[in-house]
Amino acid sequence: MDEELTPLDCLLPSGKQRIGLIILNQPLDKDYLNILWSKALLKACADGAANHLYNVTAGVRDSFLPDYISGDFDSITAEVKAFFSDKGCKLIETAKQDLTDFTKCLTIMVEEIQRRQLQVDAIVTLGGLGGRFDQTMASIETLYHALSMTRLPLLIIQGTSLACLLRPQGSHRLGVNTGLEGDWCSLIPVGGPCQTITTGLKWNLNNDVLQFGKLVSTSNTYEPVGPGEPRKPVTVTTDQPLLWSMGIHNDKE
Ligand SMILES: Cc1ncc(C[n+]2csc(CCOP(=O)(O)OP(=O)(O)O)c2C)c(N)n1
Ligand SMILES: O=c1ccn([C@@H]2O[C@H](COP(=O)(O)O)[C@@H](O)[C@H]2O)c(=O)[nH]1
Repeated sequence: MDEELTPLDCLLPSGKQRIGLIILNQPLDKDYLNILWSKALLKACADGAANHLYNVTAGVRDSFLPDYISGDFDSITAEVKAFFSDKGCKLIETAKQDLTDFTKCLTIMVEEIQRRQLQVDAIVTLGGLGGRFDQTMASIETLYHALSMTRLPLLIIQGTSLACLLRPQGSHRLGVNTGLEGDWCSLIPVGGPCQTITTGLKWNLNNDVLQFGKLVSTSNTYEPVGPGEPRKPVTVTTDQPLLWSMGIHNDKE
């Protein structure tokens, strides 16, 4: 099956996507938060993410109440826990220490979307690509869990980067013409070799095998177009899950 996705539609104030929003324990960009919150049909914080949400929404906290906060609760402060609990947010303790708070939070979100039959187009995660290196790698690993949990795309956004995992079946058509795209994009075969065909990139792959230690498509960019012409979509076909990441144009960084 072919998949169509404009990854940065979710950050466009005019974008049409409806989303599930997961906030992770990383510094929160207020502009991203405002836009994503307005599009979210379901909102969640993973553990210490609630501290960031509480801090950046001082003065307007009642407009930023997540549906639930989940995790092993080793990072959320007592004050923040009490605040959100008093406001009626669900606190779901997920104590198991074999999966990250992100993966557990995602599991709950997928179940809730199904239970409430919410018409969401994607699940977007704010945070997850900065801070601790092991947590960043764990975020990428969560993308692999997501493939078997849901057909919805899972997008991870932090600062000037977005990451998502492309499924092996069919061809992906990625819209890259929102005006928010930064200069770079990449295809990284994290889980193992990926036989890949692309169009729309400056350095395309023509049934080449991407593999660590052989060829990894970092520092790629989009096929140049003439002045005033729209950028063509990027198409990707891969025989194994393949990590797509792209730059986000962000004036503040
Ligand atoms: C083989 C193996 N290595 C490591 C762990 C430890 N472990 C993996 S996920 C996890 C929970 C992490 O929770 P999270 O809140 O996401 O991260 P934290 O900030 O607590 O490090 C733990 C303790 C394990 N269970 N099994
Ligand atoms: O440096 C970091 C720390 C955490 N995360 C993500 O946030 C959740 C929740 O973190 P807690 O430390 O349990 O509050 C964690 O599962 C990671 O996904 C991160 O990305 N970078």
